[in-house]
Amino acid sequence: MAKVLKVFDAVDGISHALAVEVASLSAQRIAASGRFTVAVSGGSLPAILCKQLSHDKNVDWAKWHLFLADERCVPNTHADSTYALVKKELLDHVRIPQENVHPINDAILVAKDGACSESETAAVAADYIAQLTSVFGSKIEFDLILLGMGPDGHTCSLFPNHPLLKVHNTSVAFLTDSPKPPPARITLTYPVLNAARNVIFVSTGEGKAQVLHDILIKNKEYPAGLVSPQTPTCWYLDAPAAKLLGSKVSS
Ligand SMILES: O=C(O)[C@H](O)[C@@H](O)[C@H](O)[C@H](O)COP(=O)(O)O
Repeated sequence: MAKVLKVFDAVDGISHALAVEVASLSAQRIAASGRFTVAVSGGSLPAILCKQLSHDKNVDWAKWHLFLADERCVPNTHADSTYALVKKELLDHVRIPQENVHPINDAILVAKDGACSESETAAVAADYIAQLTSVFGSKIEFDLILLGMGPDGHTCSLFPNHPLLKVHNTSVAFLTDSPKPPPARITLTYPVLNAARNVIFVSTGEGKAQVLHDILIKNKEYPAGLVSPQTPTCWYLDAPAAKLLGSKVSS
């Protein structure tokens, strides 16, 4: 599947263009289906995504259904929690009904410091599958999944050479050996990522330049490059991340 590249001078340019694109997709899908289903991952993405978008009063936030593309198995108020990050950057500023927002069920966690056992992590994943099913039924098809990528080419919590790359029989998988801390996490799997209507990656900084070159120019196999949704994957990059791609900067 083709990939669309959008390169910006600076991260603020990404925030602006991304807000326009997400608002437009939201309006289209709400007109077509009455709702907008979105999954976001953590890292630098929530701040870049929400800087402009969280001020958009024309978005019909009440129709949004928000999930996490992956999550660290820590309490939802923990400093490492992706939900806490998304709350700070988006949920504290816009009115998405609470029942439409889907953090992990952190009541399952016995350890509150990220030292989560395999059985607790598995139970968090099973609960998240139930949350997805309650919104989608048996066919999980997100309108939009927003992803970041690590310098090793991982996306969500799908890491290079990890057995989860081959998991196709469940929508949400768990791991307790994440190379990026904390070790216990849940993640959407490829069947869900690839069933999405739209996937947008946001990748910034020079540290991502080499892996972006390997994925986008050399077609080398990395977890992020294996995402292949219904429409071409769109990559929002800043100039340092795109420096080995020879791409033009968007205006
Ligand atoms: O738990 C996490 O950290 C993620 O969800 C992860 O997949 C992240 O999106 C990438 O590592 C990119 O992170 P950066 O954008 O911060 O480099």
